[in-house]
Amino acid sequence: MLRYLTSGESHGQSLISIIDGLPSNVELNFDEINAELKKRQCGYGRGGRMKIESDKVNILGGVRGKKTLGGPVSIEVKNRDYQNWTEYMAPMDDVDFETRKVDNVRPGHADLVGCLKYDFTDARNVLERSSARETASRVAVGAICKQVLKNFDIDFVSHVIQIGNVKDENVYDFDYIKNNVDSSEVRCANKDMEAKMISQIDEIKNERDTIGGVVEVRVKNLIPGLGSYTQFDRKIDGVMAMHLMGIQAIKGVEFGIGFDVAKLPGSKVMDEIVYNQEDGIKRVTNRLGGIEGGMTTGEELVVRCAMKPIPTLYKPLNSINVNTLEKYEATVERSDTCAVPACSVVCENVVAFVICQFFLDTIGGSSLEDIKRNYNSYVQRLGERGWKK
Ligand SMILES: Cc1cc2nc3c(=O)[nH]c(=O)nc-3n(C[C@H](O)[C@H](O)[C@H](O)COP(=O)(O)O)c2cc1C
Ligand SMILES: C=C(O[C@@H]1CC(C(=O)O)=C[C@@H](OP(=O)(O)O)[C@H]1O)C(=O)O
Repeated sequence: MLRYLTSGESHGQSLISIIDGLPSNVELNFDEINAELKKRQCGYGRGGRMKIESDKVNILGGVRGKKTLGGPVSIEVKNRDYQNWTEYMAPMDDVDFETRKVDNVRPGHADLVGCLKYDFTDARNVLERSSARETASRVAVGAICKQVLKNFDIDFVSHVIQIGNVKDENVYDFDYIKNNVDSSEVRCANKDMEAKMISQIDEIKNERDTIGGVVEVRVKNLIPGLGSYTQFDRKIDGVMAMHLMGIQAIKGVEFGIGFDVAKLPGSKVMDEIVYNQEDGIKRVTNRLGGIEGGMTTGEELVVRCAMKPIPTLYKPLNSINVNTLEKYEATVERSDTCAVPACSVVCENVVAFVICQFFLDTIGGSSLEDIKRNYNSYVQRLGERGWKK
């Protein structure tokens, strides 16, 4: 089964990920992978750190001549900021633990509970790993998965549909989002809404506060049957929600019309099924977001994630010093005001990993050629049952 782990601290030397279970002979386009990393770094509302970093992958193992070898692929993304932190972060030398010690713990971040759980007096030991810097690794992993899936025309897009109270209610088709989102500073497909979202971020920044939002990820050219109804942990929506909820600051995940299913009658929730010879089996609507019974239906997969506001506020909230327990008003070195646009790129690539995991599991094969053969035979069999690609 395709799996990965990440390692590394926000201000350490590098972020490392190991992805295991990729097929052999997949040609990797590193420009495309690095372009994903760059997208994650952009977006209106980001803080000073992104001016320092220029994320790129450095492959340490599992690839030869740009092609995967079928073994674990190890990926490094360097932290440029490490050079400013060597005396505090060096793993194999003495470090200065006392200066720049963090004991003013921020509400909403992992600082306080991390210190209690791991018995630290310095919340830096917590925040270095809890930081969303780690999402660069997850984007690198997802971008490699996309390279596998593009051999089967499976394509991904993400966009921001809400910042605070500013909500983009327009309905777009996949290609429209794809053509417009990358030129938007907030990764919103609509220019009027983009302007409103930017004003919302400016307003909140002036108030020294932070803001969250909602992102949507769409996947097209899927086949029916990724995931399974046969066991709870084989349901693709369940597994995907787990991976998405594992992204820093994600507090909600919904598929299709999401929580609205609770207030509508069944006739306005289920997607009616039709068949004609030209298009094969189709759904009239896609309210359930392309998933039934824990399996992809073959329609577009639609998943949305709610991101909470950034916990580090320039207008600090009441908190305590974790060591003296005295009241403390947290000070801020630097932080993002809004990272929802960046988060849309993270969610998109996390979704790509999960789709790739289920795709490889369903189709099977160790080399790309074998997988292509198995894929064609699966699609042919579905064709005999009335489903058309
Ligand atoms: C792309 C991205 C950037 C983030 N930037 C910051 C930041 O600059 N400052 C901050 O305090 N939290 C930031 N966060 C959120 C925290 O990492 C997150 O709230 C924290 O790890 C606690 O986890 P939880 O919110 O899931 O409970 C960011 C999250 C993401 C996804
Ligand atoms: C470094 C990234 O995001 C960081 C996520 C983050 C946090 O607490 O989650 C805090 C900030 O880090 P720093 O304290 O170094 O400014 C963000 O910049 C990144 O996205 O690459």
